[in-house]
Amino acid sequence: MGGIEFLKGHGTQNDFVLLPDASGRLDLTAERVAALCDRRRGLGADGVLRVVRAKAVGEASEGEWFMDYRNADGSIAEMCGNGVRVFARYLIEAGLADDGRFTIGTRAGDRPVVVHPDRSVTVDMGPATITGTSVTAVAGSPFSGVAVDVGNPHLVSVLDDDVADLDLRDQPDFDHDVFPTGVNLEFVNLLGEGALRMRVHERGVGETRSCGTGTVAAVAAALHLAGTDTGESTVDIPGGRVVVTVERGAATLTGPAEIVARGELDEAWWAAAGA
Ligand SMILES: N[C@@H](CCC[C@H](N)C(=O)O)C(=O)O
Repeated sequence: MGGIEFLKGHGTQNDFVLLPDASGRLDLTAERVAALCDRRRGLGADGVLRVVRAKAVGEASEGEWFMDYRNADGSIAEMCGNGVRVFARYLIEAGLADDGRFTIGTRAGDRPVVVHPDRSVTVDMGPATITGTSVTAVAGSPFSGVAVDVGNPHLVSVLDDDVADLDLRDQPDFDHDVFPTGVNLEFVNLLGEGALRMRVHERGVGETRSCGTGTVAAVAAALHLAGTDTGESTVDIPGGRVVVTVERGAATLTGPAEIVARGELDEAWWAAAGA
């Protein structure tokens, strides 16, 4: 095999290695994903976005391209809101999308996107569904939360104390009976009407500087706690700001998406990383 092309990109500092693989030939093992995402022995990233034709991997999508998303630990997840924006930015820059409106297939279903002239991207995120309540504990301190399904699982806890003071270096506890496949944990401060601050501990990654599906979950949970299911909010995360709209059965996410670099993986490194 010749050199393997890669790109590096981020959306509000949630960063990804992109692997263009139109015909689905790459042997993308969990070991290779973890090696790529390692910030010392690899390129470093929160996740990998394999850019593959939907037909090549047998995915039913109205769009031509499928986002094969993997977490930094090599696990597979259904959706990544920041990843979809970066994926869309790549398709435009690579000349693989005709105009600024197209659909990207994901494991959580099709996600229509609009790429704006100011380089931000809006994603139709599908429904954000409140599924119940549960608890988490950070360094022994318990917090109750609202469980939200955005294609992937989330638990959103609204705190009175500043989320900046949380120690999210270790995996917070959660109820494995409620979340048998793990959960993304969001911690939120309400800043006033239509404005949230959030930190997140992502399933399969650890603390990240942003999580797009998490921001949608956070806004849906905050609206639910306020007794409504419709509204718009900014969400400030450590990596920047996004805007989320939620209404019954539909949500959108708007934020920046950047491609930072492109290059070729060393073949010997790739071979060894898969061993
Ligand atoms: N960072 C992503 C979410 C990635 C998947 C998540 N870690 C999971 O396992 O569900 C986002 O921007 O939504």
